[in-house]
Amino acid sequence: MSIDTLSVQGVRNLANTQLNLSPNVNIFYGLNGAGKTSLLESIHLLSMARSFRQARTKTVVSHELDELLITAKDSDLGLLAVRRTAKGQVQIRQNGQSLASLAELVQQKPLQLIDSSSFSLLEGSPSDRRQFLDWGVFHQFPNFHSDWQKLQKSLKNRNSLLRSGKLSKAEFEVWEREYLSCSERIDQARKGYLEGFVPCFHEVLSALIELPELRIHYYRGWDRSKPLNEVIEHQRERDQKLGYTQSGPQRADMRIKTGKLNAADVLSRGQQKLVVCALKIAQSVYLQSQQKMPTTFLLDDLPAELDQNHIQKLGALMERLEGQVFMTCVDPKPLSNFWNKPEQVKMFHVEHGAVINSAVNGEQE
Ligand SMILES: Nc1ncnc2c1ncn2[C@@H]1O[C@H](COP(=O)(O)OP(=O)(O)OP(=O)(O)O)[C@@H](O)[C@H]1O
Repeated sequence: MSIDTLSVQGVRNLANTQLNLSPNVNIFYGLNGAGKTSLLESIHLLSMARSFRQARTKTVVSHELDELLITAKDSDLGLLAVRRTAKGQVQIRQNGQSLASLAELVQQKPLQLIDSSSFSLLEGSPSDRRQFLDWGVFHQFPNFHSDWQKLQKSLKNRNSLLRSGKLSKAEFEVWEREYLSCSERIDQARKGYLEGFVPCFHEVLSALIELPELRIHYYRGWDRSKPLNEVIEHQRERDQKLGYTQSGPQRADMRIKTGKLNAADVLSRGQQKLVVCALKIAQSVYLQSQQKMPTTFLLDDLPAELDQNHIQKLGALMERLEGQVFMTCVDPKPLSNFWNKPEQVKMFHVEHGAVINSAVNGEQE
């Protein structure tokens, strides 16, 4: 599954652009502000119908236009199109048909992004790590998405009944029962996923860097030794005072530690980047092994914070991935010479919002 051709209109500073892509590795290089990240953003929009620069999603549409349109020919999925107006309306089409939900699109086209915000996997809040974990669980277990939606609904209702102070016992019990059964299923799915994922992660990590003490610890969101019904029963009075449910899968975490310390507190910036890359690559390798589903990879400014040796190791892993890879860099030299199959690597020179040159294996097209 790969994007053969990509057409971008109305995205930030990019001129109307049409690209013939490599099914393997694609590199966008050029000076700061040239439009490289905007190309990654376009591919992200195509797969997720939203930008990864979330705070600025509304500003993706070019200042001079009212809407953007990204279309692509995908080797498996056919013609994909995402239209987004400056006011935020989104239309997603596959082979001319509107898609019913975003989950449908995301399910078909798994995507991983590595950019400067990905460090939040190590140093950010548990919700960043839950989001990462649930990416894998979502793709592996078909019922996970609906369980997650049911959990959100039952939790919202439980919390609002707690806050209202007028607890109708019967109503409260209905939502609490639903909350408990969804929680159990979500925890089981996450545990099941991690059992397969963690060994895969250690394998990928060791291909990148030696960090023998690094471990992933799963916290399910409540006391490991007690069932959730006992825990929330015990906490009900305090939940009522606080107005929300203190324990459950919405509080889960996937802590990443070196010995007893948080990895973010001891590892260098470059080491952290390698751990983040290993986590994301391992998710794709694992998904490929379980579901035979390749992942599209977006890497913004790959060489930043890495030495040449580690850039090469990372490049070698990227090259072996089944999915299509898109990366950006300012200087293409560190990414020029080490590929095992250079004919599968395509370089695009971006300047002032336009791709001015593209080349395969050093030869101009
Ligand atoms: N809505 C918009 N309309 C027009 N231009 C925009 C819009 N939003 C941002 N820009 C401009 O688009 C340019 C492209 O930015 P982009 O982040 O893609 O660059 P980049 O090549 O990735 O740079 P860097 O190497 O600094 O990360 C910037 O100069 C920015 O000012």
